[in-house]
Amino acid sequence: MDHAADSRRTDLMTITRFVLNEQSKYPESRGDFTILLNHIVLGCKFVCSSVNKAGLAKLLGLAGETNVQGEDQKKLDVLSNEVFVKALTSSGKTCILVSEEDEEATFVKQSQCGKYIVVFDPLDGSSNIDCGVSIGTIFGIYLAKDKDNATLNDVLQPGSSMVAAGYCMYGSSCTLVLSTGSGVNGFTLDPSLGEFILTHPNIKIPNKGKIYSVNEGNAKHWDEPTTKFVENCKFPQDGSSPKSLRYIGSMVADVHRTLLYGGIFMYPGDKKSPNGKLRVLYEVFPMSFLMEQAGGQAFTGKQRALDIMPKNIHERSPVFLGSYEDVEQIKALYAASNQNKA
Ligand SMILES: O=P(O)(O)OC[C@H]1O[C@](O)(COP(=O)(O)O)[C@@H](O)[C@@H]1O
Ligand SMILES: [Mg+2]
Ligand SMILES: [Mg+2]
Repeated sequence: MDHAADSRRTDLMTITRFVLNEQSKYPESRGDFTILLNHIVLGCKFVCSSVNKAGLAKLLGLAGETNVQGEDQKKLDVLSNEVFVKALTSSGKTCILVSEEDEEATFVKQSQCGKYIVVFDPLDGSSNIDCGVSIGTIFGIYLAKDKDNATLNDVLQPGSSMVAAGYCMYGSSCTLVLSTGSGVNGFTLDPSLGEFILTHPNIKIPNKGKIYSVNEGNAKHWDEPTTKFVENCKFPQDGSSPKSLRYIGSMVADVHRTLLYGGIFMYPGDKKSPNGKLRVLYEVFPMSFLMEQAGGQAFTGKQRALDIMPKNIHERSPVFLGSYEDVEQIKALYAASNQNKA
């Protein structure tokens, strides 16, 4: 055993220690958020282990049901949902849960009820499960005004009201990215310790990037600003180098790359689906929260993404998010197109 390397490891910043340090900045805090986060981390570890052995444990393929969006549920979608619902209710710190996989919000029974509301996509990128490509879990956290009388109105709030957001990516390593509203930090699961270790402190997205990420198979339905933007990525008007295209088809993985390397990820609205595909509460909001916290932007084509006032829990919205300068460009194209229409 390399004892020198081992002793260096004793100073590793685990996610629990990190959150406890954050908590100590708020003397009135009673550790509820730390407990909630520990349960989310437990859920992520469980799903990570299931994803790793999915082919061996017969967890690939369809579960035989469709979810509220009319999509076929994969076995891992169902399992991950069960894991997170159990982990979150048993934390004793949640009052309402909203999951992509459940038509209705879950109201936690009084005896287990706490002050946090968690919105989540238990398994994002389902179409990539069976071929072993990176997938993930996305979550956002709100605080209820009065936990004993929390209603859907506490959930149907703009993303800017979230107190924390994050995702866990089950990829070549298992990476958890978290923001509690003061920057963004990334933690990698060390399988030998079973702990998430701070590996990406204070993530800042580059101001401008060299990558654009979009499902170009939808191009024939796009509106003019999206079409012009992508055209300019390939044939830049200012003589700069064209951008590279990267599209995995798992929002978690596409956003993670965008956060670290810069550039833009988009799922626009189009003539076929004016609201795009991604869900406001548990896809658009958490990722937009992280982007802004990292110094980037998130825009819907009409407004700042975090300012959307959702009317129902499974609502969808177009989204363009990433490096500040890249999102500025798409905003300018929408502004010009609106001016031409006026
Ligand atoms: O296949 P498309 O239309 O490009 O959509 C890809 C998008 O759909 C999603 O897979 C939807 O998420 P779910 O798998 O949670 O339904 C996103 O992760 C991804 O960005
Ligand atoms: Mg998803
Ligand atoms: Mg999903």
